[in-house]
Amino acid sequence: MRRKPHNHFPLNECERSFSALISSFLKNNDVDRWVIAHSGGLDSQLLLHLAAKHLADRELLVVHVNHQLHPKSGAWAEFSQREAERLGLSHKVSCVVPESSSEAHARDARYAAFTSLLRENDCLLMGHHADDQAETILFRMIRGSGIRGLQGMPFSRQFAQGQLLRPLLNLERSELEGAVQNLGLAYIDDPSNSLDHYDRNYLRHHVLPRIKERWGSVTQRFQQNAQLLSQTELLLKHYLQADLDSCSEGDDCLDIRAWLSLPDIRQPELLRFWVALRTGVTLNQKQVSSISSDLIMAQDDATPVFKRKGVEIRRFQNQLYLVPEVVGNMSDIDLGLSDELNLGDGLLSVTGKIPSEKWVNAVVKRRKGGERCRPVGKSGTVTVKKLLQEASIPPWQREHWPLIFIGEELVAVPGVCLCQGFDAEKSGFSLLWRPFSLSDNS
Ligand SMILES: Nc1ncnc2c1ncn2[C@@H]1O[C@H](COP(=O)(O)OP(=O)(O)OP(=O)(O)O)[C@@H](O)[C@H]1O
Repeated sequence: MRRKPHNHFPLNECERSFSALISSFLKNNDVDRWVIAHSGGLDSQLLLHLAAKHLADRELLVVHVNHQLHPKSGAWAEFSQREAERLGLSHKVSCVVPESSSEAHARDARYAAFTSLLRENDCLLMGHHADDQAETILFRMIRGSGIRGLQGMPFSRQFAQGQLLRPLLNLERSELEGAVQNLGLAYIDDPSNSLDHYDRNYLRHHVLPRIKERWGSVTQRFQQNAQLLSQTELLLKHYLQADLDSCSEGDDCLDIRAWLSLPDIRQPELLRFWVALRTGVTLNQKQVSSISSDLIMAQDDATPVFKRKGVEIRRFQNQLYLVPEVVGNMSDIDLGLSDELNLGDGLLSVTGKIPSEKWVNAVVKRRKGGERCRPVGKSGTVTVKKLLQEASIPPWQREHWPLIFIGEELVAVPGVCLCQGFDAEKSGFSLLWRPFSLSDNS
């Protein structure tokens, strides 16, 4: 831990910038509780002290994530706790061990900890500053990022149930250092920050200082670039939305013929835009071309699927569908007397009175294949497969379609038909099955 001597006075500038960002954020957002992400390092120490001063009349919670990766992890958590106590603030330590010691896994673990903690109308404050932003942008350039990635981190965004705000993002690391000196604050110096095999550290120690030597205002230039790119992105979204309107059949369905009639250059962007808009999942170029070749160009009778992060993209009758991955209750359950049964992958709803005593023992089973029945209004028996095909049910829904049995007899295919011999047609009785869509998840 280091303690820096007092010298000049950049604290005022930090305070001004911090309060300006907080005030502008509060113009459009209601915040009940501010959650301060406190590692105990230089940036989050300043963040904590500015928040304690400028948000003194608000509910504040200080959170430290202990990754338990370093022999001093426990001491860092205690330091964070002492700092919060010194300022009279509530404190919480979240212990989460990342999958590995890589920067990316530690960050994922940290964000998962914040996600589980955040409530509606909470705002998570993080101490990222302008040099972090420059490193992020440089790193993304090196990895090959697009228009979104090159804008860097946003000042604020929705996060988990609440919001995330970075009130130090306009300030350079040197200004933060000066302010911390002015306050005479101790802070934790994580030794992993000096390990050059971490890409971010390499950029921080060897690349950014050289760029700054020649172009001192590089962080502001990056901020300008971000603004320009953000305007370009808005414009692009405007046109993509118009393309989507001309190709979409409902929110989760894209017409393949209409999509193919667009100029080549607009097709992949539209796919990316549609999937991101509906699911928040960002597709890379490789994924977009695999959707094009495997799904869009597939034979008519093929049933290809693309899966990512709980979302499936399917193809059926010249349409692309976005659907949630099926995780339903596939075991048998009693139909019972309720109006609605949530089976995990959809809702089974019952209208009208139970037709007769026999129905008290009705059971919901999932389709396995080979089932036959005698639908009301038809002569002879017919396979469930044929009934579902005739009803234009997409193939992936057919697989687990719920069926109603009394004993060994199939008595109804919900949403499709009731069967003869079980009094169902007499009482205005009906059964409907609505598989969940992405909107049910949101
Ligand atoms: N262990 C931690 N506990 C609580 N908050 C933390 C912790 N580590 C980092 N933070 C928060 O994240 C901010 C940025 O820190 P750092 O740049 O190390 O994190 P990062 O999430 O890896 O960011 P980046 O996206 O720049 O890699 C800190 O100012 C602090 O607000």
